[in-house]
Amino acid sequence: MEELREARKAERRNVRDTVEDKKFKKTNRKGEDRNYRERENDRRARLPPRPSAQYEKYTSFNTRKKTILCEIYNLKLLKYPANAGKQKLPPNVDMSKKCSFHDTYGHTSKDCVVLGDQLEDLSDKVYSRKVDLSTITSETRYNSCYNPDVRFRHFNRADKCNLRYNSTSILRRSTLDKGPESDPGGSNGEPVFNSSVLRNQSSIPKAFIWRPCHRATAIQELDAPVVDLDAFLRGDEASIRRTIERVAAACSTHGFFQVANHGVDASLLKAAFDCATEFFELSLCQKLHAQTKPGSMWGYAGAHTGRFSSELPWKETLSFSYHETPAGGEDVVVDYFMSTLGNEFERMGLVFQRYCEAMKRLSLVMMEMLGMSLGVERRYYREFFEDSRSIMRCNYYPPCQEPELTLGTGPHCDPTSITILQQDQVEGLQVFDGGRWRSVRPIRDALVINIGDTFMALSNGRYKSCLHRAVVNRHRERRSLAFFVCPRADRVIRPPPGEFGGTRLYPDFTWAELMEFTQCHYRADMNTLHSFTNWLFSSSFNM
Ligand SMILES: C=C1C[C@]23C[C@H]1CC[C@H]2[C@]1(C)CCC[C@@](C)(C(=O)O)[C@H]1[C@@H]3C(=O)O
Ligand SMILES: O=C(O)CCC(=O)C(=O)O
Ligand SMILES: [Fe+2]
Repeated sequence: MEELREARKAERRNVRDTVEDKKFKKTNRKGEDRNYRERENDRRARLPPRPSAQYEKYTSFNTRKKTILCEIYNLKLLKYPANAGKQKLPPNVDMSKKCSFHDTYGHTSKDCVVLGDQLEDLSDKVYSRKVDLSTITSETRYNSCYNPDVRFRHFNRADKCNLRYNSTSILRRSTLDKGPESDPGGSNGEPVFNSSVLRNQSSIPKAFIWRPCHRATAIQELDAPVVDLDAFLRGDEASIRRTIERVAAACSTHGFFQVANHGVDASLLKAAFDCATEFFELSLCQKLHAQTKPGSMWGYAGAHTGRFSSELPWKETLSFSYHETPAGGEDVVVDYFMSTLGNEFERMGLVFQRYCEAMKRLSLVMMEMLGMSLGVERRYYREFFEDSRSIMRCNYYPPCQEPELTLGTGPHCDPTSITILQQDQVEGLQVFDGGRWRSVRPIRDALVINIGDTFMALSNGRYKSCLHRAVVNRHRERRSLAFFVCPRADRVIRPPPGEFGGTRLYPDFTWAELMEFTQCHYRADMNTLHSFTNWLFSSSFNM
């Protein structure tokens, strides 16, 4: 608004300088003054009426207006100005301010009153379900985003405005659906996922119902390699080569394999699982002491009700960060548990500390194996992740009485590098392979390894980020422990030097940028890396 005023003022000043002032200087100042003011009022009356904001209060979106505009560009949900991009710019207009809606300069998209009003109207329609964006795009998404070829679109073909609309990525921070049963005294005013109540409810709240294209369907079992790591580490050349070929084949298609005899002590695996069970069995009030704060990933979350308001995942999670500290330094996981939950949780913290240390050691062995399978120097990726800072996440999936309508974790690729996942003996994990969802049969004491977006970029798309999800069931709760390996935040993600896989598929980026994108601008799904690439593109394009 301010910018429009400035632009108009600059225009008026300019008009006066070029025409009025010259005449004005030659004649008697007083007489002309009055005429000049009359003429100026006439001129103003002829200007199109300045848009005035329609609403007192505006929703604060969790996504920039420019990004929203880009995402819904093809959906014809807004009334774009007929003369977009054709207005004659007044001289001295502020070219540092670009409005993507009017496609002009002088004010920003953020300050654009017309865009703000239209997005406010649209947001009301979406939340009152007058407009269901997901149906508009679900088919497109389903057909294209599950099609591996389209999913791994070449970076240099990325079309800035061709972002698939992710109907849950544009959310109002302040207003979340408050269901009576899901808010028994929630904290921060956000609804609370009370699993002890909801697990027995015959019909689940609407916010947990996922669009039909994502719902659990009958599936076959995934055929993925189970690598005997012990044999690999002690193996002869021939058996090592055979193992590497199997890993390479799996990572080049669905990005998933399992490891047995991985060297992580079975009693530690069990102790970590028991601690996760102990935590999720705490009272809701106790768990809420560790509730994630807005904008942070760390802590307890119930169905992510603090972040999303539709297609909520049917799960509780506990997430914390892990990184090594110099010898004798603090045990970051122990500190986290004691500072967040109290000294009585020191033992739980110690178990998870040891568990994360073991996962870190295993992750470096995995990086060596992946390096070898990609034909790079064995230590290449290992050194890249030596100082990794990873994310530990405990998942708890309560039983659900309408499991066919919801998902424990929606279809997604982990934005991280690789994931080391320990699951219990309850089936639920599914991987998308060969055009359909396939179940992963749990293998006792084995660990799941899946490729994430960041490693896909590190391999220039040669290894595929695993598209997976978790389904729930009526009778049995399910648990999993996911260790998400991430490089140090400022390391630049790019393929190894040289002609690695031909044309670059993704731009350079840092894990900090991708992490921020998934936590502040976009709900991680099966298109995260593609959308992130476009987002990088559009923000650099409109600098
Ligand atoms: C960087 C991350 C974001 C998520 C946790 C890690 C790796 C997996 C991501 C996630 C699980 C993908 C599905 C959606 C998500 C919101 C979830 O269901 O938890 C994602 C995690 C997150 O953003 O918290
Ligand atoms: O629980 C599972 O099996 C999968 C969880 C998952 O994919 C995740 O947390 O990223
Ligand atoms: Fe995942």
